[in-house]
Amino acid sequence: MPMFRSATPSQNGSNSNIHSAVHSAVHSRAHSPSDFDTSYDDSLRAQLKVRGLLPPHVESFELQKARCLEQIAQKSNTIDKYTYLSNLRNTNTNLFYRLLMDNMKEITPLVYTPVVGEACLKWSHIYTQPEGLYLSYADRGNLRAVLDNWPAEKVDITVVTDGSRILGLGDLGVNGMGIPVGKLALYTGCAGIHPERTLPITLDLGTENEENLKDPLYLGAKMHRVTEAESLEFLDEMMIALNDKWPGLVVQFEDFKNPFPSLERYRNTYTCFNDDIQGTGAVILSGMINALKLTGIPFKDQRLVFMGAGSAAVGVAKQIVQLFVKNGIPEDEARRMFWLVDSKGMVTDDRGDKLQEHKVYFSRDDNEGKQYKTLEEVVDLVRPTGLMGLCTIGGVFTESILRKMASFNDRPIIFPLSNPSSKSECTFAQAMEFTNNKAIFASGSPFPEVEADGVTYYPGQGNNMYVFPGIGLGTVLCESVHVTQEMIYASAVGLADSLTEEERAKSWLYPSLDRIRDISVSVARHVIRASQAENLDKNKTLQWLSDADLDTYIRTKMYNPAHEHSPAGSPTREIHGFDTKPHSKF
Ligand SMILES: NC(=O)C1=CN([C@@H]2O[C@H](COP(=O)(O)OP(=O)(O)OC[C@H]3O[C@@H](n4cnc5c(N)ncnc54)[C@H](OP(=O)(O)O)[C@@H]3O)[C@@H](O)[C@H]2O)C=CC1
Ligand SMILES: CC(=O)C(=O)O
Ligand SMILES: [Mg+2]
Repeated sequence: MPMFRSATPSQNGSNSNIHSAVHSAVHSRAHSPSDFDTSYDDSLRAQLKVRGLLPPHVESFELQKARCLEQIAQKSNTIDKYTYLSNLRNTNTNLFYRLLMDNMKEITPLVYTPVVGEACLKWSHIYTQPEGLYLSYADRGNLRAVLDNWPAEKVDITVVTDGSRILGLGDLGVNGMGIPVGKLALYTGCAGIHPERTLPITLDLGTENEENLKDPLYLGAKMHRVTEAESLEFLDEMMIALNDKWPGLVVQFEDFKNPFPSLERYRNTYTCFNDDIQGTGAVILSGMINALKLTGIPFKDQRLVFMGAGSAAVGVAKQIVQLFVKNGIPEDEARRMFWLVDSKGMVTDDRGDKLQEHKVYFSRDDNEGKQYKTLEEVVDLVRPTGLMGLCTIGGVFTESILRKMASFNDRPIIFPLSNPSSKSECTFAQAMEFTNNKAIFASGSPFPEVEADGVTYYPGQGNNMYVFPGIGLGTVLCESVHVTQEMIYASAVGLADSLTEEERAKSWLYPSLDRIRDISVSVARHVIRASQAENLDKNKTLQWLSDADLDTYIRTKMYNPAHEHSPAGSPTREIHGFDTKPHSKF
């Protein structure tokens, strides 16, 4: 994200006059925090007038990263690690991304799930500096002017939340800002969207979280949520304002309690998608393509039980229906291979409540008047081949249920996908222990490997972070007018295609996170091709490139902090092929 000049705290915490004089000189109008990178060579230091302000040793990237890793290791709790990394991102953006990209497995859990969940819970208490844009209900009618306060001139992608369903943690109001910030850090780290071209947005439309409402430090408006109609009216204004200021930018909707209305309203008008419905659908579809093969059971004989029938569950189930249909199963048959369970039990036509619209498609009519209240009852009834958890109830895949899954199947599919880790329906260790290590497993948040009988088992991470960065990158590069269902489906194929032979031989469902930049190239290429097939791409030049050349093109457009030897705002920098001017407002 762009840097706000005055926001950098003193590194040593000293209040003495001399130190604050130096601090103000360092952070005066003449410098931006990103000028102070110990890897800058003598000539750059001279050019930036930072000789003497930086310690003398010109460091390699390796040494810089080693220091960061040492400092992170010394911090005893995860929130301190999170705060350290936030400060690093805001003060030395290039170094932060070098660290993230070279240590994906270690750093991602600290800036994304699970630690971002803890950070959101504490957001108003750990807050030190602006990291995104807060659009308040009080500013309705004036949102376009508020956007002008954002210091970057060009934005390619924004992630927007209203904080109403942050991971599985419920309504956190503006404390949800950690999510857009974390998702966009992954856009940069995983897909090379330039950090200055990303915009985290949190809407303050009130909150139903009583703890927040009572907390004097809570940073949002102390009011209950506005109505659904008022919220949509606000979103209408936001979409117009965003597209007026940055025409055609990609809008990713994230962690809305009820995301279906906005998706339906905007998907054919703007360039946007909903990550929880569509991104999750794509990433789990991709893992399922690989998992279903491992079961050895034909598609038509699969029986999938979902614990949870919300946006993510329905998004995932619908994507898998699309897979079955593409493989010759009639849609009506495919839909009936799913059993959804929500807080009231198995979703059926005759349950007695008015089903929310998104559940109707999967509602069962073959329950012969009997209602099944618990997951275990549904598991007994269905004898599923796969169990998916998207219900935010930690531990709901009990020992008994997991043992039953192992008794029904040689290789049961067990996907506890709720985030963060505390909400995961089971752990990897539990899934392996109670299925005699037979589970085909993926979880939303990362779990450690399991050692059993001299064998090391690796968990898959079924998290939309594998696809949304590539979806956004592909959409930006081909300048797609919309993000269609076919583009989302293509992203799943791009991800499934990106496993190496070695990874397949080890029965992995997802490729190694260490290769996420390559994976994002594959996802982006598939997304671009799908956009071209629907004639939605405004950048027609990419149509003439072979797949190999398109991959090369995509790579050249990705921000690579290892190649950035100039500070943010340098007039010589080129971002995604457009010349950028220095950012005078920073
Ligand atoms: N791995 C990944 O990449 C992703 C994971 N997720 C995770 O999925 C979870 C759900 O997200 P989302 O679908 O958007 O949230 P929603 O609020 O839309 O859905 C939650 C669902 O869980 C059900 N539920 C809640 N409590 C219970 C209960 N006690 N018993 C049975 N069902 C229950 C709800 O039932 P009811 O409908 O009756 O209220 C609802 O259907 C979150 O933890 C989120 O972090 C989300 C997106 C991506
Ligand atoms: C991963 C994600 O988007 C979620 O848990 O909501
Ligand atoms: Mg989400």
